[in-house]
Amino acid sequence: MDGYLEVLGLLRMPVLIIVTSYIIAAAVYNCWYYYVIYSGIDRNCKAPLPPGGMGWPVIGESFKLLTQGSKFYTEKFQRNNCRMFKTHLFGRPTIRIYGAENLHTILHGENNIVESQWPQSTKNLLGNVLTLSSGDRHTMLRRYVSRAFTHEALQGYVELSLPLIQDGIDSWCTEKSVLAFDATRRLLFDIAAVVLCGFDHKEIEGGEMADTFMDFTKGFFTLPFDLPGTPYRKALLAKKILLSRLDSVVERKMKTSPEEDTQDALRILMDHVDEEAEGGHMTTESLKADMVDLLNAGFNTTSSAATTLLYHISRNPDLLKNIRQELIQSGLIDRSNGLTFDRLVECKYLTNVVREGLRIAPPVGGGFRKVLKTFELEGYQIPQGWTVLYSIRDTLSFSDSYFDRDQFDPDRFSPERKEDQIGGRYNYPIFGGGSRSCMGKQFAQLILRILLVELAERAK
Ligand code: HEM
Repeated sequence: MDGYLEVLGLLRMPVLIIVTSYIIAAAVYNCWYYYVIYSGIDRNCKAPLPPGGMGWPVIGESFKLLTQGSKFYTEKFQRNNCRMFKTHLFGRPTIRIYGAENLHTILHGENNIVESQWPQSTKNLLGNVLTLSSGDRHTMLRRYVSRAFTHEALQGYVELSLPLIQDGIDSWCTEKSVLAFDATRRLLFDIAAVVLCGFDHKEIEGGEMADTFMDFTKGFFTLPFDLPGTPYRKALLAKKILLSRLDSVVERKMKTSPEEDTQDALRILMDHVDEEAEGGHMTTESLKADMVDLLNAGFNTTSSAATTLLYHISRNPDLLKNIRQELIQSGLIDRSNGLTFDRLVECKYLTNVVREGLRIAPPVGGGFRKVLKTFELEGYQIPQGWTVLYSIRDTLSFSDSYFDRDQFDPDRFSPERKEDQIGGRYNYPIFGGGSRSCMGKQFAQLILRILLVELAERAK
């Protein structure tokens, strides 16, 4: 009997430890939860916060997101059965939102209810560039950079990018097999470097510049501690190299008259660096930083879209056959009538293939905003100071207007179906919207169209 009681006593010890730990953990969790919620909630607003748990103290649900990826978001939306949920990510209380009308509110609320938000590491690496600027400077930079994306500029970019795309695809054709992801990345980097930043093809040969650029972008979402061996330190070094290479390009261009130079984005913008006209904000130094910004905004996104298109073309040869048919009908198949921006835009089927590629795997999943003042959305409170994460990916994947949405079907954009237009403009929010809408959307689609035309030409 004594032995039995002793065993019971021994057993009680771990149970006691477990129960006490559980009570302490629950108390810490509740303190943290109520601290985050009640220090953040706006008491002047009667609406409740959106549904959703906040995860563990301090780390919130960041670890879950990192291990589960996009499944984390999908499951949270489904569990809460609502077009928004609250969570705690990377040290910040966050509300993730989808749905065409909700995106309209966020995207058109810039500088009023929200402003764009970036991690400190990205700010340090990119500097005070267009994407990261706000207010008057942002408006000024958009006006300035838009000169690189006029109709005339885009027409010039057809001539600059065409030989690169032709050479790129020709070299793929000589290989036994090609890894689409690597091949498109390399090709799209070369196009962005030549057409946007004015590099000579020889200056980027060998892929060294592309590797440097990749090191640069790997530092964007890291802790900004300049310590040996960290991606952030590598990114800082890569930035130095990129800027010094751009220095050489600018120097070369300064010695060349505008008429004799290639009409790339850097040349176009250099011709407009008029310090007086831009209120003294625009200098060659800031122009170089903005070129790196454009390279960053344009390269990864477009190469991701190109890889998606290659994947679907390889699975469905009819896509290229149909594009070829359209090119024959419009007299573009041997480029005897010249490939121009306007003629490419007129090819509706081609355009719809590009649009469908962007829909099925949107290259930009969404954007971060900081809430400037509390507002209500669908009856829920979005409190000042919190982060809003607007989701392009979920808006597309939960939208009811896309029939058989996992199928690659360019005809969903045909005049008879117009699925993208059902439910409003932000039912197809691929390029964002409002005052922060994508500046390179025409350019990106132009490059993707040319890529498809060149592939269709060879698919005899
Ligand atoms: C398929 C390719 C592309 C996609 C899907 C895409 C998508 C987007 C999206 C969704 C935004 C808004 C982000 C936000 O709201 O925070 C954006 C902004 C931007 N994009 Fe793109 N983009 C693409 C290609 C390009 C290219 C090729 C360039 C330039 C050459 C470019 C330049 C920019 C710039 C400068 C901004 C920031 C605008 C601002 O903050 O005012 N993008 N892009």
